[in-house]
Formats: sequence, C-alpha cells, structure tokens
Amino acid sequence: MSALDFAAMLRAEKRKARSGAVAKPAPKPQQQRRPPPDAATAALDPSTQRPPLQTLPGAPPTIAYAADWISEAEEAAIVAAAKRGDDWVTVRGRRLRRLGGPAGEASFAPEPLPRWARDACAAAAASDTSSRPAPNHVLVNAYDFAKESYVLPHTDGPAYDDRTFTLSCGADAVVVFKERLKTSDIGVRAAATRCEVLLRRRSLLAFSREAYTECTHEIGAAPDTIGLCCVNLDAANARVGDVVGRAGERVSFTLRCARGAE
Ligand SMILES: O=C(O)CCC(=O)C(=O)O
Ligand SMILES: [Fe+2]
Repeated sequence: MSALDFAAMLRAEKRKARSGAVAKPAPKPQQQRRPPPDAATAALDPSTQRPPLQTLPGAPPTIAYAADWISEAEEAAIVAAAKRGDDWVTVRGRRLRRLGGPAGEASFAPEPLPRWARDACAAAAASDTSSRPAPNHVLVNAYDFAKESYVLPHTDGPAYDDRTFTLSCGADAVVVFKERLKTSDIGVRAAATRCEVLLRRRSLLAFSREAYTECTHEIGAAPDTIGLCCVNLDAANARVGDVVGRAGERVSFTLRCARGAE
C-alpha cells in the first residue's frame, strides 16, 4: 500500500469513526447462565409450626432466640443442600457461600435464592413478631472446629436492613455481643461484653436495631466455657461451667434483607 493510499484510508476511517459508523463487533449471543446445582432443592417443611423467637432476660431486648427451630432431618437436609453449591469461597477463619447477590456493592440487584434458602427466609420472617419483609440474602458459613475457625468482632453493616437471623447447624457455638466502641476509644480501652448467647444446633437467633448497630458480634476460635454472661441458659438447656464442644463442622446460615442500590 502506498503512503498516499494509507493516508486516504486513515482519513476515511476517521470520518467513519466521527459519524459513529465504525463496524461494531457482532453482539455475543446471550450467555445462558446455568441454574446453580441447588436451585430447586428443598430442605425445610413449610407447613411446620416453629417455636417463636423469645427475648432473653439480661440481654438487649432486640436479641431473641428459639431452640429446636428445625428438626434433625431438616438440619441434615439444609446442610446437604448448601453443600451442593459450587460457589464456596475460603475467607479467613471459615468457608462461605454468598447467595442473593453482591450486597453492599453499588451494582447490587437481588438475585434469586435457591429454594431451600427462600424457604428458610420465609420461615424466619414468620417467627419474628415484626412485620418486616422476609430476608432476601443468605450467607452460609462453614467452620471447621477441628482447626482454628472463627469470626472476629464485627457489625453486619449498612448493606442490610438492621436485622440478622442466624440458623445454626452441625455443632454448637457461642456468639459474643460486645459494645461497639467509638473510633476514639479503639485501642484505648477494651469493649465491654454485653452478653453471650449459646447457639445450639438447630436454633434460630435474631438480633436487630440496637443489637445490630450498637454491638459487635463474634464467634471465637477457642473452646467455650459457658460463663455468667450467657443469657440463654434455660432456653439452651445449659449451665455455667459447661464446656461447649468444638468438634466437627458448624454450618451457620445468616439471613438478612439486603438494601437495594441507593
Ligand atoms: O456463624 C455465625 O453465627 C455468625 C456469622 C456472622 O456473623 C455473619 O455471617 O455475619
Ligand atoms: Fe455477622
């Protein structure tokens, strides 16, 4: 190609670009997303009457607990359903699945939940006395208590409405609620413990409002001995001094309502 031809071709290309007439690559055929392997798997019996969530003497009034919220068969079924997923990731201290979309991200749009997760969200909302909508978002946390496995103190943050349900399966654990320190107090003094709740297998915990925004919560790595701060001794059938077995795998389901993008 001569230099002249090339210059003419370049000019023609520039004209085309200015008029927006540059050929665009043909659109790719719509990618068909395969449904997740557990999309249609059921686990909880929707017709079951479940024990109501009850507040706990000595705890902030926005914390409630229900023992034996699901049956042993349902526990096995919901854990097996969650394990069918192929989107587990490993984070510090545990493995997890995030269902319902990228909560907290600017692009968040709710994604459909697998059937077992939808049913758990509907059942949790039905056990709550508030008329808030059912959760639309589920985190599955798998802790291997044979190894060091834990969640550091945190709040669940503004990506969700200020209410969290936790369904515990597989093994017992203790959740510790502490005061949330002001930034100026961090590193200056230790946060005071507000209460501890023994999360028995198959139980449901709910915490909202002040307990959600003004407290942190954590699951420790070490074996737990039930202490005087435990506020559900009766409801969890425990005594001060009991050592909570930390063997095996605990799978917890964190059910929340993710807020849409502002
Ligand atoms: O496993 C638990 O009980 C707590 C998990 C948790 O705090 C969370 O998913 O935000
Ligand atoms: Fe949390």
